[in-house]
This record gives sequence, structure tokens and C-alpha cells, in this order.
Amino acid sequence: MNIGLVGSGAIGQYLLKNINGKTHEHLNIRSVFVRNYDKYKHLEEQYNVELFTDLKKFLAADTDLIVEAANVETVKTLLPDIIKEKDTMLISIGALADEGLLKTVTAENSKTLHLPSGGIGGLDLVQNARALGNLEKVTLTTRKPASSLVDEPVSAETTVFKGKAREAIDKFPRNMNISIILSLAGLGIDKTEVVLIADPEADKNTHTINISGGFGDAELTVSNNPLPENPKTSALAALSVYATLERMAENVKIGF
Ligand SMILES: NC(=O)C1=CN([C@@H]2O[C@H](COP(=O)(O)OP(=O)(O)OC[C@H]3O[C@@H](n4cnc5c(N)ncnc54)[C@H](OP(=O)(O)O)[C@@H]3O)[C@@H](O)[C@H]2O)C=CC1
Ligand SMILES: O=C([O-])CC(=O)C(=O)O
Repeated sequence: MNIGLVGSGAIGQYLLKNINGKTHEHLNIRSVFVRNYDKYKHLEEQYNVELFTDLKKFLAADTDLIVEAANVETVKTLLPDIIKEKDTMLISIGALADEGLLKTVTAENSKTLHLPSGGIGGLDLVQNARALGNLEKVTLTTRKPASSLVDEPVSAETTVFKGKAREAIDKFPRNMNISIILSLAGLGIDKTEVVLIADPEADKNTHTINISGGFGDAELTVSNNPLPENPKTSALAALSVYATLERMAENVKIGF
């Protein structure tokens, strides 16, 4: 499968390293869309990719799937044009808190949108639990190193946000993409509860999901190692894109 990549920071370069850097059996990143050619031109030779700064030309290249690893704002700006032309995978899922954008991507003439689970898990369970309409409560509690969440140092753990996912992604677009995929899988952005804690002692990104409904209840905690290249991002988020790409080629679908 030929891939066009949008964004070449921590997640993007993780994908380049593990796909093109190791000559993957059936995945190949062929083109990369950047906004600053000079900053990233070294990638062309390093990973045998073609860099584009023009979206039309990027979309016209011979690719089967576009993978986004940029940010929420970029998705809001570019996705309406991309999804008309190409199947797409997003990691900045927070952009879908915008109902207009969600309407565009779920329209009948849109291509398929793939949403990897990012820094959390359990989305199969949440979707199963809501299938007959009796999912009652979903709460996400995230604890990150304080420096990932606040500019000023804090001396003790501090709750920096408590509220619904809609407001969480608005205030923390670099840290709360998981609240939006959890909302899409479950109760929606106005009913999914979020607590966000800045912890000066933490060295991991820890996410706890509590779910209750007609099925019973569940609690899942993921203690994520951060990606060294960008500690705000959990290594699992990058892995989830890579592993979802690999699973797309399989004809046995597990727990989706
Ligand atoms: N769903 C999840 O669980 C998670 C989602 N995320 C999302 O993934 C995104 C990427 O994470 P990460 O790789 O760590 O972030 P980085 O900040 O390391 O990289 C972002 C990259 O996107 C590029 N970029 C930004 N805007 C544009 C644009 N308009 N066009 C092309 N490229 C652009 C940046 O380029 P430049 O150098 O020019 O700025 C940079 O290369 C995050 O912003 C977040 O939205 C992150 C973690 C978890
Ligand atoms: O990587 C993580 O742990 C989650 C994250 O930043 C996000 O959802 O934006």
C-alpha cells in the first residue's frame, strides 16, 4: 500500500523509520506533505520519499491512503479536500469535535476514514457497550507530566480541567485527541466526562477509562511511555497508527 503522509514530527518520523527505514513488506510511504520544505528536505534522501508543499499535487501522487500526523488545526483545514479524493487515516482526531467537519466526512460520497485508537484502548468494548443504547457513563482521567500541560511550573498535582470532552479538546488540542475518539465510540462529546491532571512527579502519560452501562462496568488504565522526540505524545499513539496500517491488509479482523 502506498501512503501519503501529512506531518513529519515525532509520529511521522516514527512511521518513516519503521516503514521505509526497514523496507516494510507491504507498506511504503511514497510522499510527504510539509509546510516547510527546507526543514524536511533531508527526508527525501533518507527515506526515499517525495516532499510536497502543494496539496493538489500531493493528492495527485500515486497513493492509496493519506495518513495524517500533524495537528487538529491542519485536519480542520485540509481534511475536506483530502477526504473527497483519498481514504484517510487521522491521529489528530480532536478535529472531529467540529460537527460540520464530522458531517463532511460521514457524507455518502466521502472516502473511508480510519481512526486508530491512539494513546488509549478499549474502544471495541465501548462500542459494544453502546450498541443497544444502554451505555450510561464514560469518564476519561488523564495524568501527564505537568510540563506537557501547563507553561508555569506546579509544585503538586493539579487538576487543570474537569468537564466534557467538547471543552477538553478546545482547551488542550495537543493532549485530548483521545477524549474525542472515546466520545465518537461512546456517548458523544457533550456526555463524555474528562478529568485532566498535571503531575510534576509523573514520567508517563496515564489514561484511565471508566465505563458503565447495561453490560456491567469496566475500568482500563494505560500507563504510556512518552515518545522521546515529543513527550506530550505517547509511544502507543504512534504504534497505533503503524499497527492499524498493518491490520488493514489482513483478512481476519480482530476486535474492531
Ligand atoms: N489520538 C492520539 O492518541 C494522539 C494524537 N496526537 C496528535 O498527533 C499529532 C502529531 O503528533 P506529534 O508527531 O507528536 O507532533 P509533532 O509536533 O512532533 O509533529 C507535528 C508535525 O506536523 C507538522 N505540521 C503541522 N502543521 C502542518 C501543516 N499545516 N502541514 C503539514 N505539516 C504540518 C509539523 O511541521 P512543522 O515542523 O512545520 O511545524 C510537524 O512535522 C498531534 O498534534 C496531535 O494532534 C498526538 C498524540 C496522541
Ligand atoms: O498521547 C497521548 O497520551 C494522548 C494525547 O496526547 C492526545 O490524545 O492528544
